[in-house]
Amino acid sequence: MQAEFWHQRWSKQQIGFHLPGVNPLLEQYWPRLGASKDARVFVPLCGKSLDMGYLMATQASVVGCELSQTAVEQFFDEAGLAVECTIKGEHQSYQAQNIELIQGDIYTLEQASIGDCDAFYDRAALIAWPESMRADYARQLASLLPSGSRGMLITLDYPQAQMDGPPFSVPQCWVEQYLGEHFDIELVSETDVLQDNPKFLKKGVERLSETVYFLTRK
Ligand SMILES: C[S@@+](CC[C@H](N)C(=O)[O-])C[C@H]1O[C@@H](n2cnc3c(N)ncnc32)[C@H](O)[C@@H]1O
Repeated sequence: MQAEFWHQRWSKQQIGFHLPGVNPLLEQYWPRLGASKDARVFVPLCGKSLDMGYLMATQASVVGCELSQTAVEQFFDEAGLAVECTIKGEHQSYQAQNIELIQGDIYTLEQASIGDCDAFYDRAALIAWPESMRADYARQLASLLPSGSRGMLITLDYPQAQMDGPPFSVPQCWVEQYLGEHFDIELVSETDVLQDNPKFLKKGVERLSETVYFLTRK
């Protein structure tokens, strides 16, 4: 989606993707990923997700990238964290305790700006892109991560013709074809979540599954 779409979403607070608590899949599967306590975790398209609080508590440091200044400011306000703000090229860096959120476009982010990350967490980032933009995102994500880094990816899969995204459907064959170039892929879980998603039911979507993968950067 274009930047303006997301700026509008944040300015109108139309942020149905934002969960009121930590994603249960993160709590369930992250410990199995095997990230060491010292790990620095990259969270692309982080929004103001509370999952970052979980990662701050379990890992050494967290670095997120988010387009919307509103999202970044709300994250720190709502967490009650006093923040320091500095300029990093065309991005702004907001830092508090062991978290840094880099506000700006992920496509112009350089690896040096996020530092060496040992782990990453993608929830509602890959699936935020329509298919035409998704391979570019996969390439950019890969360019930001060192070989050997391990990540957890959560996707949705549903008949795309039955509903417009975002979130977009990302079937397992897409993950294997496009992410497989850059990452070793392990399918961790696949769950039928249609009955838990009234928005999809209302649109007449007949099938919806949520899939967790572990990725290892080649
Ligand atoms: C579907 S939301 C997911 C947010 C978060 N991962 C979560 O689980 O709540 C996608 C986020 O990506 C951000 N975004 C969109 N395009 C971006 C870009 N080019 N660079 C950085 N962030 C972007 C949006 O502002 C939005 O907050």
